[in-house]
Amino acid sequence: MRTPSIYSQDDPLTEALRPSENETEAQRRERLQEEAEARRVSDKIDEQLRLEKEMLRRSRGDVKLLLLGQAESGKSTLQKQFQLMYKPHTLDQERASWRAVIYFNVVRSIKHILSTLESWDDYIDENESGPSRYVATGSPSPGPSSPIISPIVSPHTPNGSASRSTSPFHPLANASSSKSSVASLRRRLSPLVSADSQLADKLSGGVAVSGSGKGNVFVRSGWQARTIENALGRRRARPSADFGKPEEPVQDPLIEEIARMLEASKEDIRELWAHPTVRGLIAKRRMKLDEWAEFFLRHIPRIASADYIPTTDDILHARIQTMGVSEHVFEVNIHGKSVSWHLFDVGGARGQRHTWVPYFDDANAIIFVAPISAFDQYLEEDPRTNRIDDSLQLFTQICSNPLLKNVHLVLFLNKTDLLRAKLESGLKVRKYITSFGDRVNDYETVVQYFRAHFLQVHRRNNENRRVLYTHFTSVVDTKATQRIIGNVRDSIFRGYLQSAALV
Ligand SMILES: Nc1nc2c(ncn2[C@@H]2O[C@H](COP(=O)(O)OP(=O)(O)OP(=O)(O)O)[C@@H](O)[C@H]2O)c(=O)[nH]1
Ligand SMILES: [Mg+2]
Repeated sequence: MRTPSIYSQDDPLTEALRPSENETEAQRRERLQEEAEARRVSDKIDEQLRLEKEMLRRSRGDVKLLLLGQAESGKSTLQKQFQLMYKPHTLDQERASWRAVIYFNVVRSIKHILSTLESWDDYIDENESGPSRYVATGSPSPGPSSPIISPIVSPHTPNGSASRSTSPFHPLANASSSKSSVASLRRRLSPLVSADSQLADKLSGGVAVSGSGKGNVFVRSGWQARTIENALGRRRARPSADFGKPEEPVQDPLIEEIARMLEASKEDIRELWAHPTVRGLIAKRRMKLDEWAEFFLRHIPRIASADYIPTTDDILHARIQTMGVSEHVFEVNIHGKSVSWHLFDVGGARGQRHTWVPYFDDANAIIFVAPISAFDQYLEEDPRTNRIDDSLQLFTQICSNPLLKNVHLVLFLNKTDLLRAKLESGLKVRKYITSFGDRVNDYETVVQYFRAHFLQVHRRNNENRRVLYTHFTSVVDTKATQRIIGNVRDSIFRGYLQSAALV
C-alpha cells in the first residue's frame, strides 16, 4: 500500500506530479522526504498568515488617540496622567530620570531671572526717563493675518522679558540698596547657571531644533531610558524582588555635580527668589516667568536637597518640549475587555506641526488641548501672535481637515487653575483681547467667553454634524483629570464602537 501523499486525486497538477508506477524504493524515500519538507514549509506559511491576520484584526481593534495643541498647552502632562492611570509602575521606573529635567527647569529659571535683572540694571545705568508705555522692539509688525479674536500685538520681546520700559514706576527705581546683593548673588550663582548648556545637551542628545520657539530643549520619545541611563552605559542591577519599585537614582556625573551645586546654592536661590527687586518685577509684570519656574522655585529647599527624588507632582510640573510624535501604548479595560490604546503625543511648536499629518489617516479620536490661561501670552515662535488666537486658528485647521472628518473630537480648555490665579491677581482680559470688551472680568464669564469662540469654530467647520465634547481642565490636578479621562475614555469608546459598526 502506498504511503499517503500530499497530492490530491482530482487535481490536474497532482496528476502531473504523481509518482511513476516503477518508482524505486530509494526514489520513494527521497520523494516522501521532499513532500514532508514541502508540507513543513507550507504549514509555516499558513501559520505566518494566520498570525498576520490576527495582528491585523487586533490592530483594527486598537484605539488611536492623538493629543494635539500648541506648544506648552499641556499635552505631555495629560499623557503623564494617562500613564499614571494605566501604567503607574512605568512612571515610578522613570522617576529618577526626571531629576535632570527639573534641575534644567530650575537652572534655566535662575538664568532668566538674572538676565532680566541685568537688563533692568543696564537701564538704571543709562538713567533714562519718559512715558510709561511698553513699546515692542524690532520692526513694527502688523500682527497675525485675520485673527479669530481681536488680540493686541505682543508688547514683549521674543525671549519673554519685557522690552525696556521708560516707566517712572521703574521697579528698581527704589531698589539701589538691594542692587549690590543681586550682584553678589549673580556672582555666586554663576557656576550653576553656566551648567545650563551642558544639561541641555545631555537631555536633547546634542540635537538643536530650529524654528520651534524658545530654543528650549526638545526630547524624543523614550528619552528617559536613552539619554540618562545609556549615557552611562549601565543600569544599576536590582534584585528581581524590587521590580516596580522606584528606580535607584542613577549616578550621572553631571547630574550629581549639579545636585551638589544646587545644594550649596540653596540659600542663595531662596534669597534671589524672595528678593524685593525680583518680587517687585514679578508683581509689576516686568518679569514674566514660566509657570513651572514659579512652581519649582517655590519648592527649592526640597528640590535642592541632597537626597531629592522627584514627586509625581514635580513630574507633572516638569517642562520639556516634545520633538516629533511619541507613541504610548496602554491597555484599557472597558466592560471587562482589554483594548490597546495608542496615545500619540505631538510636539506643538509651529516647527513641529508638519510631523502630525501622517497620523491623521487612521486616528479614532483627538483630544485638542488649548491653554485658556494664555490670553496674555504670545507664541515663542512668533511673538506677534496671541496664544489664544493661535489655538483657535489651529483648532480651525483640525476641525476642517478632511482626513479628520470622522474623528471623535474632544476639547480640553486647559490651565484653568492658572487662568483663575491671573484673574484674581487683577489681570484684565480686555487689555490683551479687545473683543472681550466690557464683560465682567471674572472666571465664569471668561471661561464661557473662550468656550464660545471654540464652539463657534467647531460649528462653522462641522459638515458631518459631529459632537464636540468640551472639558475645563487643569491637567496637573491628578484627581480631577483622572475623572475626566474616565469620561473621555467612555465617550471615545462609544464613538469608536459606533463607527466600527458602520464599517
Ligand atoms: N498650572 C498648570 N500647569 C500646567 C497645566 N497643564 C500643563 N501645565 C504645565 O505647562 C508646561 C507645559 O506642559 P507640556 O505638557 O509640556 O506641554 P506640551 O503641550 O506637551 O508642549 P510641547 O511638547 O512643546 O508641544 C508644563 O510645565 C506643565 O506642567 C495646567 O493645567 N495647570
Ligand atoms: Mg509635549
